[in-house]
Amino acid sequence: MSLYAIIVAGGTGSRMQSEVPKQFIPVGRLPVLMHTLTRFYQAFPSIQIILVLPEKDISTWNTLCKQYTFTVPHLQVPGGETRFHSVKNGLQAITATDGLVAIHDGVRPFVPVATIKHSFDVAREKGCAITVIPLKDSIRKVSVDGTSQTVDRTHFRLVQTPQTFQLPVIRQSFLQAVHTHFTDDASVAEAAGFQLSLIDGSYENIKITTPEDLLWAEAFLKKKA
Ligand SMILES: Nc1ccn([C@@H]2O[C@H](COP(=O)(O)OP(=O)(O)OP(=O)(O)O)[C@@H](O)[C@H]2O)c(=O)n1
Ligand SMILES: C[C@](O)(CO)[C@H](O)COP(=O)(O)O
Repeated sequence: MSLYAIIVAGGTGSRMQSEVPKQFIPVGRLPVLMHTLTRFYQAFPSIQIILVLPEKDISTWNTLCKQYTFTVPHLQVPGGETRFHSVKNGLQAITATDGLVAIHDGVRPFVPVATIKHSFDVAREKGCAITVIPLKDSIRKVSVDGTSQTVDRTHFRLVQTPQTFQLPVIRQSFLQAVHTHFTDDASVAEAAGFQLSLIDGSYENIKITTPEDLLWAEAFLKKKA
């Protein structure tokens, strides 16, 4: 069965407030996105990687690939207005009717290789695999009137990527019109009526979102070196 990875990196990184798009910022020796693609290549050297980039940044990415002699094979696709549209563009680049596809945020560079492999195993068997982790902090539900209530955190999970699917499942899901509550691919598949299966993620698999995440990323790589 063919394996695909759609790595979405088509965002603008507004919360990072950086001149350089956050997916191109170097951490350790390499730009964020090169760490991410390398993890998928390490998991499956034959995987077909589809990299979704902002159209205006494609030439910058190609320059970086030359500069860093980055040779992980991948197909480049222009991104869309929202993450949903970027994933949809990535899916349209896959012509096969069957196979498994992992959808992953380009800005989660430390996804463990074991998580990637496990997500494909579970998706092959169950239709999909959604990576989640338990909460470490307490949580409260806040109301518009300013009051709040404690909530039992054991009933909740934080959602990560990869989110891996059998191709027909995710293709059918993305036939829907976009909705504001589609913050990930699991919510799209769920709205299409598919049952979700969850797998254990990792606290290492952070999403680089705000400036302090880069400090954490540097420290993480130093510790691992
Ligand atoms: N139109 C978009 C928006 C987001 N993404 C990707 O989806 C992932 C998760 O999104 P997020 O961390 O929110 O990235 P940005 O949208 O770039 O950041 P921000 O919300 O701070 O603007 C990122 O890898 C981002 O590049 C995308 O491919 N296309
Ligand atoms: C897909 C995701 O990373 C799962 O946690 C998340 O939903 C992306 O949300 P964002 O608002 O685009 O950062």
